[in-house]
Amino acid sequence: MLQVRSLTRRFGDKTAVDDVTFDVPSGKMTGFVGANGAGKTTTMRMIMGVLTPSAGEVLMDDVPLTAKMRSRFGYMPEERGLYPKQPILDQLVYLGQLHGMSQNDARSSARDMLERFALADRTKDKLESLSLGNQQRVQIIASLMHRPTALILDEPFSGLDPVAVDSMVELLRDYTAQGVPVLFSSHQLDLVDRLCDNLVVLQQGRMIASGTGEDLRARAATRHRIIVHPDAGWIREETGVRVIDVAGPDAVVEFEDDAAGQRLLAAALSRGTVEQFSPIRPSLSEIYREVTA
Ligand SMILES: Nc1ncnc2c1ncn2[C@@H]1O[C@H](COP(=O)(O)OP(=O)(O)OP(=O)(O)O)[C@@H](O)[C@H]1O
Repeated sequence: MLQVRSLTRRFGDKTAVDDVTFDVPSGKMTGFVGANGAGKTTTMRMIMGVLTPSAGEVLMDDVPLTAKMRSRFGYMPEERGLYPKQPILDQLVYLGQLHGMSQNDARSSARDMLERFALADRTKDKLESLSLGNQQRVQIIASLMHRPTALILDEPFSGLDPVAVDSMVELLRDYTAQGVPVLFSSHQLDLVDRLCDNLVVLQQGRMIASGTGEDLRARAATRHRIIVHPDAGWIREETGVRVIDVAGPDAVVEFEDDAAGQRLLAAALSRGTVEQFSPIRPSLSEIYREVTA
């Protein structure tokens, strides 16, 4: 397990990351979300030792990270740092060797992953001759090919088409199945919701929520949908009920407490036919808006 402990980073007067603590459990995917400028990239740079923290530390299974441990991590930085004028396979082999692989291992791993990302016929091409999305695929391969012990990925899905997103998802699932801790940032909340066991939400440098999607859902106000015939307009007058929307027989509401919900149900049954009375599972985007409001 990767453990981020009280990480803080100041730039002059500005505190970009403020006393942030969370875990990235082994074998699980952790999604790192927050608005532009919330501090995700700065946190990831400190995890990777690219930036020195003003305070705090990062550990792996209770051992403070060393440069050697970090060299076995897979890191996809925000600034994609490959060589535009070098042939793709050559630079992947070179990068694999920098991570301690033999030339043969690096070549076979790079070929294998180029195949997975449908780039097997481009091995001799210069990186700059690829589309931006395909360059992103090569960047992914560069971060993953040395069979890393942890993955720290800054916006790995940005710029990928749906097929490449699927290949990336499959790869990340392979890594987590092998027990690797995976942390990735993304603004694509539906994707984060679908993939992640765990979520960390930053706002203006501070961690404002963490836990599983279900933990966050439990914190969010539960809405109910009620469909009552012939019409649901009377619900507006009920006490303890906040009406989000009413259209004909269909209403979306929040209750002050459970008793208000029971009262509304009884009233609905006495007034007509109740077709539906059920909690609504909020999307991660809705929860995100609520916790960051
Ligand atoms: N080298 C730096 N010098 C000064 N300020 C910095 C530096 N790096 C980051 N910051 C500031 O720290 C804050 C956090 O930035 P960071 O890039 O970590 O956010 P982010 O959550 O990754 O945003 P995005 O989603 O836009 O990538 C921002 O206000 C940014 O301007």
